[in-house]
This record gives sequence, C-alpha cells and structure tokens, in this order.
Amino acid sequence: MEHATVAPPWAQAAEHAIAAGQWHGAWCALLDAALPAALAAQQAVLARLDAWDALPAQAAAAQRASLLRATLTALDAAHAASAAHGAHAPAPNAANVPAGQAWRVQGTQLVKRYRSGSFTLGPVDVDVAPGRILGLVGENGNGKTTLLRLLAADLAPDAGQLDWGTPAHDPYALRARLAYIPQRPHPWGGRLMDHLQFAARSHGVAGEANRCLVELVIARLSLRAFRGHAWKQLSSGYKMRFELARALLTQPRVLLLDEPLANLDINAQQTLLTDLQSLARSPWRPMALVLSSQQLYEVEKVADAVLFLDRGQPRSVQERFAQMGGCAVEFETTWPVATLAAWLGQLPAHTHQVNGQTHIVSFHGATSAACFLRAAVDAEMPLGYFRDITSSTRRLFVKD
Ligand SMILES: Nc1ncnc2c1ncn2[C@@H]1O[C@H](COP(=O)(O)OP(=O)(O)OP(=O)(O)O)[C@@H](O)[C@H]1O
Repeated sequence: MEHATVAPPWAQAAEHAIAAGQWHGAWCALLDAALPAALAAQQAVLARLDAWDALPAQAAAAQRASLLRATLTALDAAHAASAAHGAHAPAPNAANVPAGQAWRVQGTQLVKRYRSGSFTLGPVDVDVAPGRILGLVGENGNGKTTLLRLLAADLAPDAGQLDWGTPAHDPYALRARLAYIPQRPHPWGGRLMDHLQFAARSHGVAGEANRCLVELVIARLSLRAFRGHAWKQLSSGYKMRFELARALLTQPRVLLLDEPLANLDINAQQTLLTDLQSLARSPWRPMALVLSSQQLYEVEKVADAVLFLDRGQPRSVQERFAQMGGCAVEFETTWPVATLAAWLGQLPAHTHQVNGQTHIVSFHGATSAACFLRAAVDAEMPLGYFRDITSSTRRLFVKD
C-alpha cells in the first residue's frame, strides 16, 4: 500500500499562506526555503519572482496561487533531493566551519567593568541555542549594549567564560558566523545592491551563486525596490533591513541585534520581528538570536526568554513575579484623576502608578485582570487602552 507523503512543516505553512491569499507570507516562506537550496533551485525561484513582479495588478488570485504553488513544488523537490543525498547543498561560504557544529551563544558568570566609570555588568549567565530568541530589556544605561558586545566578541569580559560552540582557537570561524548589528550602524558608500554583492563576495560567495544569494536575500527582506538606493536615501526601517540583509549573507549562526526596533513604526516593528522569528527558526539554518529593545510587548511576543537588566544586574523575571504575586493591569482612560482615584478606592488592596497618560494598577490579593476589566466596564470607564501585564516584564519597570 502506498503512503501519502506528508509535506514538511515549511511547505505546509507556505501552502496555507497560498490558500489564504497571503501572498507576502507565502513568498517569505518560499524565500526562506530557497536560501539554503541548491543553485539551480534558487535560479528557478528568482525566475518565478520576476514573473510574479511582471503580473498585472489585476491578475487573478488563481494565477498568483498557481505560480506560487509551482515554486513550492520545485523547492520541495529540491530539498527532498538534497535530503536524499544526505545533505543540503553545500553553503557557498569560505568559512571552514565543521558540518554539524553545535553553534550557540553561551556566557557564564560574565562580568564587565568600565574603568572610566562606576558601571559594572554582571555576573550574568546567558545561554541561547540555535532557533531560540533571547530578548534583553532594561532601562537606558543598564548594560544591554555591553552584554551584546561581549556576546559579539567585540568586548572582552573581565571575568567569566564565553562559548559559541566553535573552537576558541579559530577566531576566523567565529567571526564568519557571528553577526552583530549595532544600534547605530555605520553609513556605507555606493548602491545597496553593489554593497551587498561585495559583502557576499568577501565571504567567499562568487559568480552566479553571489547574484542568486543577494537577490534572494533582498527579496526576503523586501528590498527589491531599493536595489539602486544609496545609504542616505533609505529610511531608518530600510537601513535596518539592509543591515539584516548584509548579516544574512554571511549565513550567521548567532545573530545579535542592538535595538533593531528603534525608529521603526509599529507595522515595521511587527514585520521585522516576524521576519527575525522565522529566520531564527529556519529548519535548515537555525540561528541563536539575541536582541535588545525597549519595545517590551513586541519582544515578549517573539522571545523564548527575556533577560531583564537592572543597573547591570540580571533580575530573574519569574522569581520577581513570584515575589510580587497578584496581578497587574495597564490602561489609559480619559476619566479625571479624582474620578479614577475615587473609583479605585472601592477596589481591593492595590498600588496605583501613573506614568503620563498611562495607569498601572497592581493587586496584591486574588483580584484578576478579568475582575478589574469587568468592574471598569460596569462603571462605564472610558478605556482607550487595556493590557494585562501580570506576566510581562513591564511590571519590573514600575517604580514603587
Ligand atoms: N566605553 C565605555 N566606557 C565607559 N562607560 C561606558 C562605556 N560604554 C558604556 N558605558 C556605560 O555603561 C553603562 C551601560 O551602558 P550600555 O550602553 O551597555 O547600556 P544600555 O542598557 O545598552 O543603554 P541604552 O538603552 O541607552 O542603549 C552606562 O552607564 C554607560 O554610560
């Protein structure tokens, strides 16, 4: 009896997006699958991408779906063939990294002291496996950049050990697969496409493999329309996407980003985080990803773990939540302060902090966020915004 072949999860996700008419999501899934594919498969995907761009705006959904499905089928076949040969297409990269290397980013009892000031980071432990995302949060000046620079081998720790799973005696292998995007990346000269091709070339990717890799990466990061742009012509959001494209060309195993969401509008933040999440969790080339951000809620949505730094010291989020107990809510209302205070006075034991227009109420007893919301609705409180922050690191930013 013949068994129906079950499509791999990436192909199922792509098929789902195609069926739902989510063209961008479908292309993202297909391009993620194309990046580690053999050159011939990459060329076929690029040809279909050109065909897609040439479709008239009013092209029927069925025609679009059919083009995407043909791309999916070709990629699925290419990956199945690679798997049948026991490996995927060899990465066109000069780095002499042993296959199957257990890359991760691990820091044990890391300490960094700046001689010129009184700031000390740590001791802090970090351990991020491939495919996992660690979010670094904390107020300004609490050591997020310092920690990222230690993990990026950009700063040497005063104490503690760093391990990326690569031989410590081989700094080239390490540098080749470790990508760090600083908060304020340096300007670059020339045109975007030329610059990326040069970056790929300097990582040993030449000729047609270079063209295909760069084209796929710029397509994946929605940079196709900006091929000919210079640095100063790009908005902050697209500058960040460029940095990410340049990092991806090195096929990093560890990706470290300092405030990648700064200066991005809310849609751009969400798109970038979704991209980072799917790139980090690539079934072919998973990356250990660490990012710092002030956008707590956005980071919490994608991170597997969050490290809160307070004056250079790591605070155990779970431990703090256990100590705090109860629940906490954040909301905005147009009620006058006196009206709100009178209404809150009827509620069970709580603390109330005001930050600009935003209120945070923490309950010490058994009151749940749902109870608070029900009471607010019953009182017809005008609510412009409401969030249950009981399990959010936002609570750790609240000043007593
Ligand atoms: N090269 C340096 N020499 C001396 N002190 C430094 C140096 N770099 C950073 N610091 C200090 O170390 C502390 C932590 O800085 P760091 O940039 O790591 O914090 P951060 O949490 O990333 O801040 P932000 O959110 O503002 O980027 C700050 O007090 C900063 O002034």
